[in-house]
Amino acid sequence: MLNKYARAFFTRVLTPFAAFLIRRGVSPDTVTLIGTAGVVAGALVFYPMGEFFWGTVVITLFVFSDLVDGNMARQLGRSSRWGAFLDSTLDRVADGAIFGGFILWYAGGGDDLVLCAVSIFCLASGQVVSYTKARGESIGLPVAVNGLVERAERLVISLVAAGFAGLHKFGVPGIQYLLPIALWIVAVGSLVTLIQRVVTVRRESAEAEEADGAQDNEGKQHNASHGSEAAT
Ligand SMILES: CCCCCCCC/C=C\CCCCCCCC(=O)OC[C@H](COP(=O)(O)O[C@@H]1[C@H](O)[C@H](OP(=O)(O)O)[C@@H](O)[C@H](O)[C@H]1O)OC(=O)CCCCCCC/C=C\CCCCCCCC
Ligand SMILES: Nc1ccn([C@@H]2O[C@H](COP(=O)(O)O)[C@@H](O)[C@H]2O)c(=O)n1
Ligand SMILES: [Mg+2]
Ligand SMILES: [Mg+2]
Repeated sequence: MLNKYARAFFTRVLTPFAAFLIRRGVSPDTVTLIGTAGVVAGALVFYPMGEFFWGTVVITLFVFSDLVDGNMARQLGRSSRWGAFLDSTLDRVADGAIFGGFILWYAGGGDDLVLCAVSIFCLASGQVVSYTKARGESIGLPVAVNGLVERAERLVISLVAAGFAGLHKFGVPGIQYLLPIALWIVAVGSLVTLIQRVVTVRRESAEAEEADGAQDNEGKQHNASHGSEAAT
């Protein structure tokens, strides 16, 4: 949903910055790499210490690079297969670090086995949700569904909640419960999304097999009729 509705807005807002980086001779790949490094550092340095506010501030500074790199590639007319591969692969690394940061916190100082397990589920299910699309497309299916909770939703829900939950350390009472609530929402939403995508791939692959079968039959009939013409 966010990918559909918010992307156009962010493209407009970030285009001047992307153009500025291009003028400074920065490449889209550099932005992809530095952005990912920033997200990973923010998540793995601050979250395991329970510093959710500062971790989210650092991550937010870098996470928008994922929208800037593609914007730069398009402005340069240099959108490439390599760029698409690098972008998607490093998205998985960034997501791994964010949810890995929550896991480390709940396994350590946060001391909550249930939330640790929920965070592990968020990490694994998010990666599998993305994989369903990549694998479905690699076997020639359209995978014409995005689902309830895509990557943008996973990030926005988790990061907004973590940022606000971090204000507990500044004395705001009760606000720390936002993060557990968000993690449960992301976990359930990812499960629903996974089911939506698997059902779609199942239907699309059945339709594709049926179309292949019909084509084979047509080919056999064509060969048979040409064969009988040749025999007469
Ligand atoms: C006092 C309070 C303290 C608060 C501290 C600060 C809080 C700041 C909070 C949040 C900021 C969150 C920002 C999150 C921005 C996410 C941007 C982003 O990277 O989106 C990526 C997404 C997908 O990009 P790709 O096409 O490159 O990725 C594809 C995707 O990963 C596919 O995965 P799948 O979906 O299938 O699981 C892969 O299949 C594919 O391989 C891969 O290529 O980009 C978008 O979707 C574009 C839309 C972005 C929309 C961002 C909306 C941000 C909205 C609000 C943030 C601000 C809220 C601030 C509130 C704070 C209040 C004080
Ligand atoms: N280093 C890069 C990064 C991205 N691309 C291209 O942009 C597409 C992704 O766009 P986003 O707005 O989601 O970043 C990607 O599929 C590539 O075509 C690139 O070429 N080089
Ligand atoms: Mg990108
Ligand atoms: Mg990306």
